Amino acid sequence: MGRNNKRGGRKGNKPKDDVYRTDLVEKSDMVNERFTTYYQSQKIVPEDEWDVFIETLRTPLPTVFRVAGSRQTAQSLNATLRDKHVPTLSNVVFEEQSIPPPVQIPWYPDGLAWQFNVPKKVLRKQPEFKEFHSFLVFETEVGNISRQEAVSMLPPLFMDVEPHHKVMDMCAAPGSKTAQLLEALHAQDTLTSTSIPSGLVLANDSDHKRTHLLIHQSARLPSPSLMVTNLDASIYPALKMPNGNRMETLLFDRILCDVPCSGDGTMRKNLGIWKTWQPMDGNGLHTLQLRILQRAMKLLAPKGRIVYSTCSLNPVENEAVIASALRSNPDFRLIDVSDKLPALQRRPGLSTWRPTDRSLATTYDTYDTFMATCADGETGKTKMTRGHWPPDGVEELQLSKCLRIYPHLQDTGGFFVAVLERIGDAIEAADVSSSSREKKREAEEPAEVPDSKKPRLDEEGGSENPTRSSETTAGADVTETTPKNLPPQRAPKQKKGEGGGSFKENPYTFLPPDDPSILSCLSRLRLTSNFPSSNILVRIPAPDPEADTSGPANVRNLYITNDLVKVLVQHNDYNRIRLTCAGTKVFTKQEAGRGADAQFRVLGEALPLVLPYTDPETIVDGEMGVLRTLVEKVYPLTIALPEGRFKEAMKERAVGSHIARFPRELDPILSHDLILPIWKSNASITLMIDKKAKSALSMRVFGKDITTPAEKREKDVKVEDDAMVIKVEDVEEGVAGDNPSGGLQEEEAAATGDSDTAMIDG
Ligand SMILES: C[S@@+](CC[C@H](N)C(=O)[O-])C[C@H]1O[C@@H](n2cnc3c(N)ncnc32)[C@H](O)[C@@H]1O
Repeated sequence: MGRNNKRGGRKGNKPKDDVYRTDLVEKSDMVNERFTTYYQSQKIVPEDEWDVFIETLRTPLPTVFRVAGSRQTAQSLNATLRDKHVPTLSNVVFEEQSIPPPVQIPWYPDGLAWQFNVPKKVLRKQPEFKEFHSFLVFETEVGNISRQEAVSMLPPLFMDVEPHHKVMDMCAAPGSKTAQLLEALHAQDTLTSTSIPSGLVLANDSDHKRTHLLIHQSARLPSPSLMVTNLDASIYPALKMPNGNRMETLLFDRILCDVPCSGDGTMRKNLGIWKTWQPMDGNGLHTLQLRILQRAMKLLAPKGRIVYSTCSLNPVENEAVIASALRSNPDFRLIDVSDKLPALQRRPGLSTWRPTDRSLATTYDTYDTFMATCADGETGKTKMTRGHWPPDGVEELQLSKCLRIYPHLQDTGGFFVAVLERIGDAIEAADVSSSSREKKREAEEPAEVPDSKKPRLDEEGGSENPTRSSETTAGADVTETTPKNLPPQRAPKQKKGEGGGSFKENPYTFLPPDDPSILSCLSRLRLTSNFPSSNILVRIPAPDPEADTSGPANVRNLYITNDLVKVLVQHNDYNRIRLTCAGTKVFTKQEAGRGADAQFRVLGEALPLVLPYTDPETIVDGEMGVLRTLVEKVYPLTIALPEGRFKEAMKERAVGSHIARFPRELDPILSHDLILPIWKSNASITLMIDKKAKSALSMRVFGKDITTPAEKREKDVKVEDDAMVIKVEDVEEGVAGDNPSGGLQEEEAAATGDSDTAMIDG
């Protein structure tokens, strides 16, 4: 992969279901003498293990997925897997071969991670696996399942995130670990009494397009505690927070540094690395990795914890970075995590290693012996620093507390994790912002990423996770203008050369709690008075001073944040921190059809946030027959719904957004009621979830996909034209709608659609 900033993947377009791409590559191609020479000399595994190590690297990686999302949904889905799918897949024979069912990964908490090793043709042709595959695809589409390499799930598990923690994910895109961090932050939520966590997950990535992928990935667990920024992590600016009447620097309790790396631990799926691997891949990344970790150290609160990780096996990218960082920051030490995840097989970090250069002619004991071999003028080109080598007194650093994960131990990719904690001077850390040292540093630091400092991006736009695709992302035709009476947050002018380049996000403006848009949501959706109305923000263009803004406010999307995110947004220039997302979208404006005003509806995936503030009386109970009709038809006419209490109740309801509840008895595996957003128009009632979410719901409740196929949907629309007042696109609008730069282009746009995830616990 060379000096990639990303792991895995392929050029920009939507990843295919490529579990078994490796079938297409001959084993004989999986050789690289440089790799063998280098790693044998590093003694990363004992000599008698080398053969099994390299042989495992040459075999395809099993397919691994994690049951994601909120705790209740995850547990219910996990039960479906365990009690329904696994028994069905247990005695499968294909072409006279017995095919093993999926198994739980032994070390993953609560058995939520699974793996299986089944050739693609089995998934495509064998009926039981075919059905299982559809289940996985649909649940992945709606974000309840995340396909992620097993080892990539590790770093968040060592972070011990709690709901009040301020967490930073420094190199976060495409966001599989951010999703885990958000799940941990929300771990105490139950969907009937959501306590919005008071903490924060600040996810950052220097690649703007990839921050939008990240926002999309995170949408599976819509969080008012999320912020996303687009900066070079190695020069991440201090964020300001008021404390009484003075400003302080925000310090984080937990920081994840999942840094860009050479990625040679992913060779089992990124087969190109076999061809290109050479030691300079890692050598060239060491300095950036170290700078990112050192920046994290500066931003960490006393007693805080940093997890540093790579999917590289190279000590230069791993132990050498940790050693240099510890040497430069005596306030830090490695934590012994040997008692954590006891079923995880691991090897200790190395205390000796011998870097080499492009020639690979020899490895060098020390920096000085290496430098002695360089001709004058060559030294600058080597990119080698003293920090590439083990420092004097390396034993004191106890690098053996780092974790090395090798592919042959538990049939995974290769990975490295180090867990560090700050033990030092609390006062110095807490006061860092007011010290002249910090002020000086801030003055010296550019606020944004200068182009010259931007990390190298390789051609491939791949991700560890498959991107979810969604259908049309067009939004309802409602134009946004500046709301009345708002102090507009003006986009500060970008100074030339500050690297603002493509950063064209709309400002973030909090509405006053008595703004008409909010009052309309409260009254139409009958929300209780304790709804956090003062934490609602809008993303609207900065007003044009020439334009007449005296017209009525016309806001399309309302976002909700928690108190901490609100304070940070209000006290930090969004342009300086290149803020791409704050909080989560919760209401969106919907055209209401003939003669009626547009009004807000709650987004399906945001329902868990709104439910605790919803008067239970306003939720309409439905029967199985009703759910079937709503799932089957695109625009079912109200008069055509099965007779019963749902139909009677809905006749009385006003046109607009409502919430329906379908009882858990509908499916013996469901551990909770289904609560779903619906929209009543003049003549029809629509389930406000997108096609893929509907299909996933259908598979789960009815055992098959009974939704109207795309070709037939057109026809249905024509037949029911009169009744139709909302468009399919209204249900499936994209999250990039607030970004004047359009968010993502072409192929990425497909990955930004609101999933409107429908599976809500009641
Ligand atoms: C290994 S990937 C991160 C994977 C991610 N943590 C996940 O689990 O989905 C490394 C990421 O670092 C980003 N990156 C590279 N250089 C960076 C820098 N200087 N600052 C911040 N992010 C950087 C890349 O764009 C890439 O998305």
